[in-house]
Amino acid sequence: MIELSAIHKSFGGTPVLRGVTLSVPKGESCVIIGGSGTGKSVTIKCVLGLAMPDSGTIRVDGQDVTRTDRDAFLARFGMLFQGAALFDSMPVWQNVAFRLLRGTLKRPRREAREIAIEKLRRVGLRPDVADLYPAELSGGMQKRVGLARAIAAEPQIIFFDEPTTGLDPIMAGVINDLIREIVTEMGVTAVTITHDMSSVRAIADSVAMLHDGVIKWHGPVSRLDDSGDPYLDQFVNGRAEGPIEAVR
Ligand SMILES: Nc1ncnc2c1ncn2[C@@H]1O[C@H](COP(=O)(O)OP(=O)(O)OP(=O)(O)O)[C@@H](O)[C@H]1O
Repeated sequence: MIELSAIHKSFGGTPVLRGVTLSVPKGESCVIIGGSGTGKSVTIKCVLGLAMPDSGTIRVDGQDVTRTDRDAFLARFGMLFQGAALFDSMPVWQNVAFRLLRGTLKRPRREAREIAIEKLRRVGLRPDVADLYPAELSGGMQKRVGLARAIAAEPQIIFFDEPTTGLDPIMAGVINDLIREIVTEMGVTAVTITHDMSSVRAIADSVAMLHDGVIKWHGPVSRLDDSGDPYLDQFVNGRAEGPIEAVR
């Protein structure tokens, strides 16, 4: 369970988050949508402790994130970054096993490699991909590797940051389906940031829309098309006209 309560965060006097309150129950997949620069990434960074809120509280399974042991806390998270963010100098298997080769989750090298190969298989990649370098892979394969890395350490919570950016619509669909399957199968709590409405429909149990520094709407994905909320409606339908001002 992730609980954000009245989170405020400003940068250089400019408020970005003005009281974000959001709960994601254990095992639920919540997708955060909202315009560019509305603070979706900042919200996630606050949960991960990469940014400190000015006020408000964030609890994960009842524990205040600012007061827990960081290493033990982060060991419970998996993260798929925008653009996969693989280390070019490392072969694929070491990218996947990154957290299993160092720190609190360290395993013997052979075991870490076996886990990496098993996770690669889970995301549809053959074992011979393990010894290739990221530059030798297509964008879709790199995303799969990023996904394998996110699940390698069996996390309880996974963050997906723009998981389909840069992929063609078919590959985006494949990655969305894979994310949904893995989230369900592992029973993890998932939080995804995306602009891609097809991702929202494929991945979400619940949808939260961030606008003007607050969660304007939060509800089940089944209500997306009849929410009755003019902000959500404009966003979902990609309309230039509506309560959200489009900067031209
Ligand atoms: N470290 C920082 N220092 C100063 N300003 C920041 C910092 N991090 C974020 N911001 C500002 O906070 C605002 C929200 O940024 P954020 O990256 O969270 O937006 P976003 O909703 O994730 O956008 P996008 O969808 O384009 O990725 C932006 O105006 C950004 O410039």
